[in-house]
Parts: sequence; C-alpha cells; structure tokens
Amino acid sequence: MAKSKLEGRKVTFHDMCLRDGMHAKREQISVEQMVEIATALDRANVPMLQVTHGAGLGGNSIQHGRALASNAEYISAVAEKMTQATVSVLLIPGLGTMHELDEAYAAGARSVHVATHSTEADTSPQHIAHARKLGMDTTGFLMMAHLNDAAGLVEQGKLMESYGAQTIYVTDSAGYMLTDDVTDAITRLRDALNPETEIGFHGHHNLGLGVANSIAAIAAGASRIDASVAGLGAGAGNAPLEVLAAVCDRMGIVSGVDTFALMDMAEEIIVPLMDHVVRVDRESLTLGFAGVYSTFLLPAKRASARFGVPARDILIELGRQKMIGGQEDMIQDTAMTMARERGLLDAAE
Ligand SMILES: C[C@H](O)CC(=O)C(=O)O
Ligand SMILES: [Mn+2]
Repeated sequence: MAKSKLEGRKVTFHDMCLRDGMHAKREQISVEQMVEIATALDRANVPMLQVTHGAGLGGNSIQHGRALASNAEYISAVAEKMTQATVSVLLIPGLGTMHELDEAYAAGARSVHVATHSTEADTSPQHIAHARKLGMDTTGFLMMAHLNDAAGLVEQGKLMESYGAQTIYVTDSAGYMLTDDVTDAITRLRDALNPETEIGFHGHHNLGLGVANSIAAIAAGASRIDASVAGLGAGAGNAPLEVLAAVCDRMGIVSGVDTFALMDMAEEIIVPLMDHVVRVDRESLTLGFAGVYSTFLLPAKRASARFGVPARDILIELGRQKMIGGQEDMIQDTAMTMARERGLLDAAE
C-alpha cells in the first residue's frame, strides 16, 4: 500500500447528530437523549458537537417544526456534562436573533455556525460580529454551495472573513457536489483567504460521497469537517463520522477521536434511535441527483402522501426551480400544482 500524502495532517471533527440529526428525527430528540449522545461523543474525544433545533436558533416554529425543548434547555443540559467537547449552535440570520445567541452563550455554547445561502453572505455581518464580541469560535457557513461557482464562493467567503468569521465552510446542503467540485472550491478558498482563517466542509451523503468529499476537502486544505455518527442528519444524512474516522486513521490523518467508541455508539445508540433508516434510498438519492436541500426530504414525502404525486417527482421539480432553505412552504404548493396538472385533485381542493 502506498503511504498517504495526508499522513500527519490535523483535522477537527464537528459532530452534527444533535442539530442536523434533528431534521431526521423531526425535532423529536429529548433532552435526556441529547445528554446521552453528547456524553458518548465527549467520551469518544470528539472535540466539537452542535446542539440546536435542526434550523438552528429561532427554528422552533410551525414552519420548521416544534422541538421537545427549547434550544437553551438542550444546550445547558448538554454543556454542563461536557469534559472536553465544545458545544456549538447554528444561527441563520433572520431566523435566529442576536438575543438568542446571547441566550445560547449563557447556556454554554462557545462556537457558532453563522449560516447563509451561498450567495447571501452579506446578511451575516452583525451576527458574525456579535458572536466574536461574545468570544465565540465563529464560522461563516455557506449553504447550498453548489448553487454558486468556486469564484463566487471565494467572494462570499472573503466577505464573511472580513466580518470576522474565523472559519469559512463550504456546505453541500444538497449532497450534490462531486469530488472535483469540492477540491476546486476549497483549493480556491485556501488560496484566497488569510492563512490563519480555517476552512470547513459540511457534506451530505445523498450521492454516497460524504466521506470521499470530506477527504477531498482535507486534501485541498480544509481543517474542520462536519459529520455525524451513523450519518444521523437530513436526507441520506451527513458524512458518517465513524466511517470518516476509520478512513482518516488508515490515512494517518490526525483527528484524536476514538474510532472504536464511535463505531459502538453508531450501533448501540444512534441507529436504534432512528425513526427511519438514514441511508441513500430512492428519495434521498434524488436530493443529490437534483440538487435539492436535504431538509426537504421528509416534507416532500408528506406532500407526496397528501397529493398522490411521487416524492421523487416533487423533488426533481423543486431542484429544477432551485428552491432553497426558507422556501419550505413551496413544497406543498409545488406538490399541489403537480397534482392538479395530473388530474389528481378533486375540483374542491
Ligand atoms: C439549516 C440547515 O439544515 C443547515 C445545514 O446543515 C445544511 O445546509 O446542510
Ligand atoms: Mn446539513
């Protein structure tokens, strides 16, 4: 076997089970389950874990689903049990407020993904500045990265860096990016950003590329990688952390996590907790194929059941229309229009 070129490279893993995984659980993870999962991650030496409603701070709503507890309740219950892991949150400016960020900080969160659509970094300066003022580890998180080109991502990343973000993320929300796309975007960001600015990658496994794309990101210069144990996350899930950890071990990439403990955790805690098996199936594969926001998977299945239009057809149409996060109401609307066009609706509907 050839020696890996990445031997000795350092990477920080950031587990997403308790935030992206909330999408897969329709926000129904209890405080006790959060504490159990976070404690196991902490014990496995995972350095960062995200704890929030799936849509982040301010996400608790009819539009995005009601969680079993408030963000502050989740964060404080988890943070007080951590021996080494940093608890992070996600904040989409406009959905989450600076007041909610203050609350999250008071509850024990010390890192934040400030998330915008990949062409809308200019909605984030106040929130990034506020997070830095609080002393939080602050990332700029460019969602639906495939809807911008590499030059555009560089422009947006530079903006976030100028606002104070210490890490810039390429976020493949739709699991649509091919490995060369990831390499290109991260290489260009690495060339353009200040050397002290870190680069992150957040992949979804819809095309089965979560782990390969994460390794490509590391090879191109990313040092922070989001993943989740057993892939618990939206769509076909995030890159499965225990698999990524095993590949990194084989390649000599240094993450510091206990890979066997993560394997045990996947088998014994996360998979038994799943409401459906988070995997590449017909519908989640369609997300990656058509470039659809992974969070739209379950609402599209519900719209399919209601209007009788196959979920794959609805997702293809949402991809064609380039729908993005925040346009959740368009899922039902699109399904209804398609049902009407197909003569599936009663005149009364
Ligand atoms: C709010 C989203 O679920 C953020 C995310 O994880 C993604 O875009 O991917
Ligand atoms: Mn995600």
